[in-house]
Amino acid sequence: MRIIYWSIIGFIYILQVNGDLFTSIADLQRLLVVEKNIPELINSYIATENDRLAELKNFVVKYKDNNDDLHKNMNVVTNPINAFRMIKRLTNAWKELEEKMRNDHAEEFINNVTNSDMNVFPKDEDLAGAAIGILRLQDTYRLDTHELANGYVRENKISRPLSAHDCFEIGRMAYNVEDYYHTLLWMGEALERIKKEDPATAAESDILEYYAFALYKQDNVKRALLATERLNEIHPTHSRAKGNIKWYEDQLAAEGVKRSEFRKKVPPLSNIRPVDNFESTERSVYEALCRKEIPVSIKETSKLYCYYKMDRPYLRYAPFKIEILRFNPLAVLFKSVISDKEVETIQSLAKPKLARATVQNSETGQLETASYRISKKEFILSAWLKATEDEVVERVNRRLELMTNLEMETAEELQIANYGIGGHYDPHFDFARKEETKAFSDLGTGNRIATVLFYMTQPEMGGGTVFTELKTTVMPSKNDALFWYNLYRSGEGDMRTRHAACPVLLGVKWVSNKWIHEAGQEFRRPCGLKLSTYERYVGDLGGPEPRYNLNLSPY
Ligand SMILES: O=C(O)CCC(=O)C(=O)O
Ligand SMILES: [Fe+2]
Repeated sequence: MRIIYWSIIGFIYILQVNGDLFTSIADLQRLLVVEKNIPELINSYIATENDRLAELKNFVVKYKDNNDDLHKNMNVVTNPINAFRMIKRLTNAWKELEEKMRNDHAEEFINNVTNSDMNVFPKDEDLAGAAIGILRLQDTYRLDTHELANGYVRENKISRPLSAHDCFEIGRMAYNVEDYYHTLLWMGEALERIKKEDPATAAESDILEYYAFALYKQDNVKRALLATERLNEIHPTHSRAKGNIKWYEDQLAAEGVKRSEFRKKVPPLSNIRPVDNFESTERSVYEALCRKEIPVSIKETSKLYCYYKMDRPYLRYAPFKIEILRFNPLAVLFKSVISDKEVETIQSLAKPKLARATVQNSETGQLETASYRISKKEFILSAWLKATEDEVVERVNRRLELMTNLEMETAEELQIANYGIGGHYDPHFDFARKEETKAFSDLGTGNRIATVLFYMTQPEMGGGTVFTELKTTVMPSKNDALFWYNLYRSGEGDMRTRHAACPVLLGVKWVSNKWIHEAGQEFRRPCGLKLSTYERYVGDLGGPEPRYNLNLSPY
């Protein structure tokens, strides 16, 4: 049963090579329904096949009965009637048989499964993507391989334990992108797991081959030698084991190790994550912020406060609730600014348009080797929504004007993003730097003066928005929107706004972005020549701070 199941899935993968890659949780949820029906479909396939085989059996019995007399001696075919009977049998009857044998129902059955939801079936690249997503989560959130393989994420049981074969597959995906650090972790785990499995889900020799090479690549030559010897022991005819043993011995000899010590004084396992100068890099700050490990200054946070934004006539009746998250540069959270119903509408408008933001090479369509270590933005699907598409989009745009006091005429359309397994966006600026002269030239509306980021869901774990220079972490909270200015009053890009989206660890992350441009803001956010001019609150034009005064008028 299991073999049929997997071979069918394998078959389906082959049929789907030209489809678009997917990472969306929505697709996975739809796929769950398809997968649930697979056992039933296989059963009905088996029943039809059983009928066909029973017919074949019948055919054999009849065939034998009819022709028994012909097989008694060799001379029967000298008789013209018998010669005719035999020739007839080998033409007509054989044809019938051939047809019955060929007419299996596999094709029909497979079409039944795949056509039910053709474009959402995962492919090999998706499996690679899911495995690589796990590796990223593991790095960012410092998850222990063994705990993860047992189905635990930080004391929460999130799934059944993985099999040795599951671990082997994750290790193999790491190996394929030359990531020997993770290969070693996951192949090591696979080796541990087969000891406890009966029957084992993966062959020790298969695991050892990858394990030994990763050991070598991570500077554990003696261990690589021992692992390969173990491989040779359980698989004496292995085509590469003997050659590799010699090769590792030569390596050790070249390092000046005495032959008598090749297998002795084995140093502890070394497995260092290969990120150049990790501690001094932005990546280490990014990851620490994602883990919320960077302490916040109480002195600074004690100055923060919440207020009602009421500086427009309409807002006297329905003020916005604002939480100031940071001063200079200002960052605020608009609380409960988008309703569940609006979120639902926006999601359903975006779903059919969601396309992968990156990952796929636009020329080859292939998943790029090692892309997860070099790509900035991954496992994110995004779509743009025009105001004319739905009343809700139009309404949100109008609300944005009241929220920010900025001109929306020159803003970009609403961008919707859905983060898949391990979905993240590395540190970046939303505005175009001086050297990126062409970035928004088509729009003709200047640079991105400000960003509004609506949180449409609240992931259970991970998925924060982090500012790597300012060291602020904002955890997505459903129905709220984060707002900040990207440019100084002078129009100069504010490098302090560098930010990133942390990988989603558990749950679903949907956001909407609104990028507001410079054109049309001349009176709404007038120029200031000094870098020291900064907003104390949203739409600050010099009026009293809403900490002690009602935020009634901009003047
Ligand atoms: O999703 C987030 O938290 C941030 C997204 C972001 O920075 C962007 O899309 O430019
Ligand atoms: Fe951004």
